[in-house]
Amino acid sequence: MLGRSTEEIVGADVLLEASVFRQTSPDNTMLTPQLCLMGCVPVRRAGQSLLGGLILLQRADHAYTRLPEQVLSELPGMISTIAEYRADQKKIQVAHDISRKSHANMMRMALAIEGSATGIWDRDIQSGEIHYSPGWKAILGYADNEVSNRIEDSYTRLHPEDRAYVQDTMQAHFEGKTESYVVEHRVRCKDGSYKWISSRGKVVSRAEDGKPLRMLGTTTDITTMRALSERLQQSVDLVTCLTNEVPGLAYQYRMQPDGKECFSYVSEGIRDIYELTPAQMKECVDVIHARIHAEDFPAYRAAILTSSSRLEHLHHEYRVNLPQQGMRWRQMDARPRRLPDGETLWHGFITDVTERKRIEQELQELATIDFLTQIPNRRSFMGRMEEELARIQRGAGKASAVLMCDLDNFKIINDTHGHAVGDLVLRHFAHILDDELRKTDYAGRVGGEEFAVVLAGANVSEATVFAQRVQKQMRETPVNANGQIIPVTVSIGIAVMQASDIDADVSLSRSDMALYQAKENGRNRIIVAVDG
Ligand SMILES: Nc1nc2c(ncn2[C@@H]2O[C@H](COP(=O)(O)OP(=O)(O)OP(=O)(O)O)[C@@H](O)[C@H]2O)c(=O)[nH]1
Repeated sequence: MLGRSTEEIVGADVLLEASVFRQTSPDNTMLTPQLCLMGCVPVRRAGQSLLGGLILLQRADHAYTRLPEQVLSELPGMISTIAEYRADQKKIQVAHDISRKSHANMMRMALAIEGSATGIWDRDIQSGEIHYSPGWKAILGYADNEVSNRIEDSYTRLHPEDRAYVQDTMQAHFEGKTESYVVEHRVRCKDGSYKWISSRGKVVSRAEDGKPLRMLGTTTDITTMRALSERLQQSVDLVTCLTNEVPGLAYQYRMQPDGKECFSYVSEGIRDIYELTPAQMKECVDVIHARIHAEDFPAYRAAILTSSSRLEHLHHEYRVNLPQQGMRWRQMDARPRRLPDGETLWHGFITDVTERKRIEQELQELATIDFLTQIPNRRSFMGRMEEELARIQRGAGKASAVLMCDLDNFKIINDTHGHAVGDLVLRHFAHILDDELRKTDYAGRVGGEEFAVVLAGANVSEATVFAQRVQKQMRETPVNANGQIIPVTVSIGIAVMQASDIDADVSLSRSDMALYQAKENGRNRIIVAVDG
C-alpha cells in the first residue's frame, strides 16, 4: 500500500466521514516524521452503511512488516461487530433510562389520577390480560389481590343491559372507527350492588397491520354524579309536567337593552294559546305579534315596555286572532327582573280568558242594557248624559239636544191587547229610535213607556226634525200584532243641555216638562222647552 494516496487506500467516502484523514496529505502516506500509514480500510455495519475506517499506523523508524491480506480483510468485520454491539448496549441503556423515567412518570400520574377517585387499567389486547390499579379495584370495593386480570372476567361484572353497548363501543375503537373509547355504564361491585362508571381509553399501540395491541384507560366512579343528574332531571321533568299540565302558557321572556326580545322558555300551552309550536315561538317574537289583534297591539306593546322600564308586574288583557279558534281573549301576567347586563327577564303565564270576558260582557249588558228593548237602561243612559254634560261644561264642542218621548195612552193598549202586545209596541218604538240615531247620538229607556234621546251637538230645530221623523215612522209603520194593526202615537218634549246645568237630571227634567206640556196639549205633539 505504500506509495498509494490516502484517498486511494481508504476510499473517498471514508475520507469524507473520518476527519482524521483530513489532517493528512492525500498524496503522502507519511503522517508525521515518526508515523506512517500502514493501511486503511472502511468499516461497515451489517446493513452496509459506513461506520468508519480502520487505520493501521506504524512508527516510521520501524521495520516495515506487511500484514497478511486475510487479517486486513477480517479486521473491519470484527471491529464492526464490536462497534455495533456497543452501540446496541448503549441503546438498551437509553431505553432502560427512558422506561424507568416513564414508569416513574406513570406512577406519579396514577397517584394523581387515583387521588381523584379514578382508577387506571392497562389491557394487552392480544393476550386478553388486563391490569387494574389499586384505585380501580377500590372503586368496586375489592382489595388489590381480589380481581382477576382476565378480560373475560371483567365482562361478567358489566350490567347485563350495558354489556352489548360496552363491547360494541370497544370493538369500534379497536377497528379504528373512533378516536377514543368513551362509555358510561353500570358495573357490579364486590358486594353485588352496581355503580355507574365513566370509562375512557385509547389504543396506544398497534401492529403494522393495524391490529390493536395495547390499550390504556381510566375509570371514574360517577354514581353520585348520575344520581344528582337524575334528581335534577326529575326536577326538570316535574317543572315541565306542571307547566305543561296547567291550563295556559308558562313562559320566560327576555328583552335586551337594545330592544331585542325572545321567549327563552315556553310550555306546551303555546299550542292552544297561540296555535304555535314551542320551536316556532323561540325562533322569533314576530310570529306572536302577527297573532295579536291589530287594535290591541299598541296597548300590548305599551304594557310590556312599561313593565320593563318601571319593573312593574305585567298584567294585560288582549285579543288574538287564531287560525283555528278565531278571535279569543288572552290574559298575560308576569313578574319582571333586571339582570346585571341590563336585560329584563319575565317569568309569567298567559291564560285563555275568553269565557270570562263573555260573561263579563253579558253582566255588563245586563247592568246597562234594558232587557226588553235592548237599548241602554236609565242608569246607563244617565251615565252617558253625565259624560256629555261634562264635555259641554269643558267647552269641548256644541251643546246637545235632549228629547223625552212618551207613548200616548199606553195603558189602553195594554188593557185592550194584553201586556205582551204592549211589550211588542215598546220594542217597536225602541227599534225606530235606534234606526234614527247617528253614531254620536244615544237613546235609553228611562221609564215604563218613557224613552230619552241625546242628539250630540244638535240644536232645537235639528232636534225637532228628528222628533218629527220618529213620529212619522210610528205613524207609517204601526205594530202588527197577529194581523191586527195597532196605531200608537208619541209625545215628545225637547230641551237643550246647558253648561250651567248642575247635572244630567236637570237637563232631562227640562225636556220632561216640555213633554208634560205636549201631553197637556192633547198628545202626539212636539214641544220645545221655553228656555231651550
Ligand atoms: N206591556 C208593558 N207595559 C208596561 C211596562 N212598563 C209599564 N207599563 C205600563 O204602561 C202604562 C203606563 O200608563 P200611564 O202612566 O197611565 O200612561 P198612559 O196610559 O200612556 O197615558 P199617557 O202617558 O198620559 O198618555 C201602565 O199601564 C204600565 O203598566 C212594560 O214593560 N210592558
